[in-house]
Amino acid sequence: MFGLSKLFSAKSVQKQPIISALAAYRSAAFAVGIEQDFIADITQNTDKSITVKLNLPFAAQSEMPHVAQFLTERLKIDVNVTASVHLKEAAKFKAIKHIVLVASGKGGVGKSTTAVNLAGSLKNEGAKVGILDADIYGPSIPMLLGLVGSEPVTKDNKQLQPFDANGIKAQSIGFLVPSDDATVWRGPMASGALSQLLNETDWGELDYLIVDMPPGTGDIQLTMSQKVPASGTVIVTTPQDLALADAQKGIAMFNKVNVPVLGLIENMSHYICEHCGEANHVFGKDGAQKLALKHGVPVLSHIPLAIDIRESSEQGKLIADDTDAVISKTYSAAARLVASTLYYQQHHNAIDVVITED
Ligand SMILES: Nc1ncnc2c1ncn2[C@@H]1O[C@H](COP(=O)(O)OP(=O)(O)OP(=O)(O)O)[C@@H](O)[C@H]1O
Repeated sequence: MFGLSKLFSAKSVQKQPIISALAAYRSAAFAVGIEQDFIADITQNTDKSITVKLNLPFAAQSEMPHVAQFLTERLKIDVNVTASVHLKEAAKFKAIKHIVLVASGKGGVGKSTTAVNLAGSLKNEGAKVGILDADIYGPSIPMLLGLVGSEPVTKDNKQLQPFDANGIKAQSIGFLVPSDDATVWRGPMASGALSQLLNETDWGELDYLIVDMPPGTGDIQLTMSQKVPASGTVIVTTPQDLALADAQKGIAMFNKVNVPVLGLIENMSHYICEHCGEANHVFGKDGAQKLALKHGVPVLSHIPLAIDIRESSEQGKLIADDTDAVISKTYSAAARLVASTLYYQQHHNAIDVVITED
């Protein structure tokens, strides 16, 4: 075997140690390492440092500085890692590769806030992203993305143009139907409106389309879930008993319609004290974890109760876009995990989602 210094002083870089080191890298999103398939190029620079170019099959660009640090420490040579995102799978609906439903068993748990920040984070992780607001009871995506007052535009009187909200393609059921009418809606009407919106919007090519579902587990949510060719669902809950009981109903509902539950997001999980930095579990502790264990699904993220989140929402800005905010890193980690779960679900069966009936 060559010594490392010899390897990297050679004219053509020896790739095997780098391939092996990438395979040994571990994180929540890269649970089985970085596969050789993901490597686009390895080059040696004139200063002897190495540049690794990756072609990621799921959105996880922001993790590359960690990968670079890992390689640098392991190989004892400066390594720089760049990545672009190219999902391998064929589009499942029009030119959309994955449709992900964001649901909650009950209202007010922060489902829309989570949905929109997940969309923003997936975009920041290098993916082409859209969001469809299907919450007929209280369509809040226009407000959260600063689109209130915008009028939908059609192309050739046929296709609705999605709005561009800072790089996210957005459409809302709220632009089409007054929410007051929703109280008298039934499942088929609501799912018909959702299908129409999905079909008649000119989404173009998307890696991920996030659908903000109406809260609850009734007839409307059930028929809507059946109508959408979703790759999976993320269930948002709070640590409270009542919200968890409702989240459980959500898991059972998606089980019934064969939509894989990618995981739970525990929102308003804890509050970080501004003075001492301690985490206070205002609504209880470990609730989502227990529910997740019972149903064999992962907890994708614990999102704190944070004033910044509410304030950004009210201003129609995404906290996920504020890369200096600590909370934006939490949303990013959740987004990478959603993206990698979708990938491994299809390509490795590494993540087994087991859903029980109760
Ligand atoms: N982690 C959080 N920290 C602080 N405030 C939050 C957090 N998540 C959501 N909120 C706030 O809670 C309120 C409800 O959030 P949101 O509208 O996202 O809930 P929802 O579950 O979608 O509600 P609905 O059931 O009405 O659709 C909003 O004012 C939002 O800014």
